[in-house]
Amino acid sequence: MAAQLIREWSGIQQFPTATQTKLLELLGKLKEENVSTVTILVMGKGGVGKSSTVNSLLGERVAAVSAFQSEAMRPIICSRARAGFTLNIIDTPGLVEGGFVNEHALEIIKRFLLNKTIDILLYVDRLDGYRVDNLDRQVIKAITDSFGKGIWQRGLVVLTHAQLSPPDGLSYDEFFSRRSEALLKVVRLGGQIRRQELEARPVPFVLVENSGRCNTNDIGEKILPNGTAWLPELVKTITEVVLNGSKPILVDQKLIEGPDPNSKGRFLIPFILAFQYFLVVKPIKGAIKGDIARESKPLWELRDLGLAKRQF
Ligand SMILES: Nc1nc2c(ncn2[C@@H]2O[C@H](COP(=O)(O)OP(=O)(O)OP(=O)(O)O)[C@@H](O)[C@H]2O)c(=O)[nH]1
Repeated sequence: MAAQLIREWSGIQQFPTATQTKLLELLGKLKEENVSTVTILVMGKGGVGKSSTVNSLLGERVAAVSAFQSEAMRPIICSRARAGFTLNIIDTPGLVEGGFVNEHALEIIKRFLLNKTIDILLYVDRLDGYRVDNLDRQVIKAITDSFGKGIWQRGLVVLTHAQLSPPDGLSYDEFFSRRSEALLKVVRLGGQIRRQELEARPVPFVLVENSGRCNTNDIGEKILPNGTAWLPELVKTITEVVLNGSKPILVDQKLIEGPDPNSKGRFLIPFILAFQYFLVVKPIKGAIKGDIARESKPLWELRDLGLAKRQF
């Protein structure tokens, strides 16, 4: 694998001082826990704001953003270092093509990730989506099938376009709550996660507004309609997921190739053979022996043996 070019994270200086201070505090917290590298995988359907979120997080334009369907099929990795800490972000192509999960794109992503360790999955969607459907579930299932359901213990859902004005007189918080509930249900079903598992370790949701027209507070931080400065909130949630005690996902050859169908159930073979011998072969052998013992010999055989003289 080619050596990864790691540049100084200078984009952080674009953020207001208050945001920089909070981010550096969070990175310090990770270092205290002996975490000096975090690798974030960004996935989702096309056009939901994946690349924009990567750029917002890094404070520089590293991924191409387009209002129209992106032609790029390859993932990109961007690495930045700051105060002894390295942040790797992997932006990926949209996972839906022509109304179906794009298996080809998924294959390319998996091969790109070979031998990399995923600390965080950012599953990106839009806050201003009004419905979730089977396609959402298929996308979540495809991610789960590729990386195992453990990926959701390392997952967080990012909802872009968060500066929305909710329709139908709903409050902002009510709208967010309904949208996140609907998406969480899809994550549970598509990720084959049991309700109790999800309760024990919930998949967090974070709201993001990537637009240059995002409102700011008095100290220049970009804020949501509910007043939250979303960038420190996003990094704080990432930190919490990294430290939640679950295992990061190592993408190795075995994970990429999936389970070998020939080795499925191989450990059962000795048991099946023993079962066949004791419950089928042995009883049949015994029955045959018994039959032979009980069988009366034909006269010609007795005569040949000299035992049948008297009978003739
Ligand atoms: N208003 C607003 N627009 C956004 C936001 N995030 C992304 N966009 C816009 O949505 C469009 C798609 O954004 P991208 O970041 O290219 O989306 P993507 O998911 O990377 O798209 P693909 O690479 O095609 O999969 C662009 O026009 C962005 O400017 C957001 O939070 N608010």
